[in-house]
Amino acid sequence: MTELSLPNEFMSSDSDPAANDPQGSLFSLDGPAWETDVHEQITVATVVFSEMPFGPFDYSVPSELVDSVRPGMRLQVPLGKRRKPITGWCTKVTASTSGGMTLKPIDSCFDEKPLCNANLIQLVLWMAHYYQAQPGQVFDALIPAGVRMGAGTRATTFFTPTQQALDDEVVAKLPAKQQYALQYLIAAAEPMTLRDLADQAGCTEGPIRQLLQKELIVGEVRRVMTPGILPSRNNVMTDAHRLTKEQSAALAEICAALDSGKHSTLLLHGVTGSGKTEVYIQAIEHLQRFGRQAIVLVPEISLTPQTRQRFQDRFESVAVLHSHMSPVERNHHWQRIAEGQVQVIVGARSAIFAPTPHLGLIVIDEEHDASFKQDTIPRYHARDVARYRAHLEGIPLILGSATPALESWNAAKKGIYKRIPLHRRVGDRPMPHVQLVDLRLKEDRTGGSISRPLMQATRAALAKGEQAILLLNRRGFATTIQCPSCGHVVACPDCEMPLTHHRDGSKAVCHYCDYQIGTPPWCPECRFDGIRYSGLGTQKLEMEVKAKFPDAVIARMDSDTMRRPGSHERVLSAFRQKEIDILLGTQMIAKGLDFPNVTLVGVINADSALHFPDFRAAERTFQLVTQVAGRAGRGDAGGEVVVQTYTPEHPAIQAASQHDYFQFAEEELQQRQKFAYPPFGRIARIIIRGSEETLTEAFADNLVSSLERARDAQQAEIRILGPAPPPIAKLRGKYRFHILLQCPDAGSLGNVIRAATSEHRSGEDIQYVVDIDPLDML
Ligand SMILES: Nc1ncnc2c1ncn2[C@@H]1O[C@H](COP(=O)(O)OP(=O)(O)OP(=O)(O)O)[C@@H](O)[C@H]1O
Ligand SMILES: [Zn+2]
Repeated sequence: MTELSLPNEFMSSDSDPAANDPQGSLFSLDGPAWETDVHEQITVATVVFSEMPFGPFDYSVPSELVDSVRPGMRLQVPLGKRRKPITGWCTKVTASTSGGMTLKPIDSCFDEKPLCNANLIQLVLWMAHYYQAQPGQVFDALIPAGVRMGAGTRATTFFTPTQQALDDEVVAKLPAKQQYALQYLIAAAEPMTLRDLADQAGCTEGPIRQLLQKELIVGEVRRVMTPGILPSRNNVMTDAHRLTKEQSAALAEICAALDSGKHSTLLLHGVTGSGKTEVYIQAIEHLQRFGRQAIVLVPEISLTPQTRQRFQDRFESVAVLHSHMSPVERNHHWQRIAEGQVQVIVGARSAIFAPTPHLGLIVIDEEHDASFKQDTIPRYHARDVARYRAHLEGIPLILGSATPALESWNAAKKGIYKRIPLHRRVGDRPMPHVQLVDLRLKEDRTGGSISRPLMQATRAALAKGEQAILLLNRRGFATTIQCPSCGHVVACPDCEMPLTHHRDGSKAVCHYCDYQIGTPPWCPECRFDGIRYSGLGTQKLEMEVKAKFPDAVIARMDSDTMRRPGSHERVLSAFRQKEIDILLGTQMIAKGLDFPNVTLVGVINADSALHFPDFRAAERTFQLVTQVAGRAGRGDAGGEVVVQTYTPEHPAIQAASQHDYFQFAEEELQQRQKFAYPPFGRIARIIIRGSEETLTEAFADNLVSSLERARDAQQAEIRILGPAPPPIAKLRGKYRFHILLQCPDAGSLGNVIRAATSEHRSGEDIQYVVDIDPLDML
């Protein structure tokens, strides 16, 4: 990857979140400055908020709170003229001189303990800077709502003896029951609830209330967990596999990295079915001898019930974090993790923020997966966040994939990551044979979307009692203009991006640079009359498959049929039990599944992702075809893959059909270099949306002018494209425009955007968002 801007460079003065803020307005004006001693020592807490105004603002810490206020906890502070108390996150506590000004004092601590340790606070500040979000917003993303609300906890008062209670004379004068209760509490040497103290001292609550009235004891309110939701421990364990030679060598390298006590990034590049999960598991077993925890990130967890089961089968205490968890469950898991009671945390991208006290390893499985990028503020990529966290903690990060992202591949080539290969499948099983079916050839057509060769292969598999997976990758809409006769896709001469139909249907537009032509009536390549939108849905496919294979049991998996929690698990477990013959669906069936009885995989249209207006289209296609093909032949019965395509000669499809990652990566890197796309430079995208088309576009134009000014002022080497309408030009009634920025280095890109956006505010009519390292170009 082009290097992540690492620690110190982001804390330079221009970017210190605290440095350039209008602190003046925060100092209270009452109390004339000349009355305070300029050299008075005070404790200052810096606080940020998750809503406007975001801060950071400084507050003084009153002496009675000096011992309790710590960075990473929430504080109640006065804000604004009316001094309405509001809750903010404390980012640092410093000793300072008042400098003659009077800071407003904080009201109270909202939390008893910090919710973030020093490393996580540092991570928040880095994310806020790098992804151009507010630190308060990042804190809110880091600490789950269930934890912030204390979901599933109860406010309970705990009592402790006061100073007076230590005076023997006073105690001697108390009535017997009060005396006994008080002595009991002193002897207990820990705070007790009213109920517990009464029970254990064998009295009613009356005498204790008397003690409280006489100020011999004091109460303090704390939140405690309501019992009963803790998951049971796992007792049925399965044994380790005996590692293959390659797996052993990989494990040895990882263990060396773990033992080094230093940060490093390891790219575990293993073909599909090479047993990467077993390597992660044994690496974590090694780590546990030192009492440390591991975080394992997997793509959307509900899609990978198998992976999570493998961890649960091997470790006693695994926390599985997924999106269908209630706030109460989430909070319970979080608290257990924070107390160090969890060995392994398995979860989707936000699990990277798990508050492990002794983190020893981070693993990202299927590291190329796009779900690791968050598409709301803060728009972070879990891989980059993981790298920064691993760097802060001084621990290894393992990225695992059969099809690494080109960013990771390039970083390995440059020696920034250490590549560990697994060339062979477990048990020396061969990679499945891939047959390419050219959809342009008439003789293979059947009048539907399943070609003759795919039909024959499916029949043969079903006849042997084997199972099939059919992949139809289609996103929500079809806008690419493709010739059904020759497969030609109409593209932009300047960007080489496929043109897409404009919303009124008469124009074809480049969504990178706004190049426009009238929609061509015939194919510019072969003159075929009747060029059309591509488009075919999983629902339509299901009907066709049912008609062609009336005796087969068919299940469909796509975002429409998988709305309810648990639906993935149900379908996948039925598939495992062989109750389903054909599983068809979108890319969600391509991920990490391990079904030995699947001998056939069919890809209905490998081109659908290829002609997306996105420079990563070829990479996505290669990954998708390779990954779904990798589901075939994982058992002893072998495997066959049929890939239908209009462009069998395309390098991405050629390479995928030969399981040749290297060929693909090398050719694609040359393409990327030619246009300075990542990993040879950084990109950022600014999306502007508004209800008035012309006003929104004007706003976007102004933003571009500011960007150009900032670029020139900073003499940065940045290419600014747009504004242009993105493929989704209108969303929820709002018009959308986007600006793309390309730059060789992340630092100047960030600085120029920061400078330019400081001149523009999102308002009620028009909003904009900055997306650093975007994966989504829609
Ligand atoms: N050393 C081993 N001996 C026997 N079986 C093994 C061994 N290691 C792993 N396996 C089994 O091989 C299968 C494939 O492993 P796994 O799913 O981890 O592969 P993978 O590399 O993650 O593949 P993919 O990238 O396709 O998800 C699993 O069923 C696993 O239990
Ligand atoms: Zn263009």
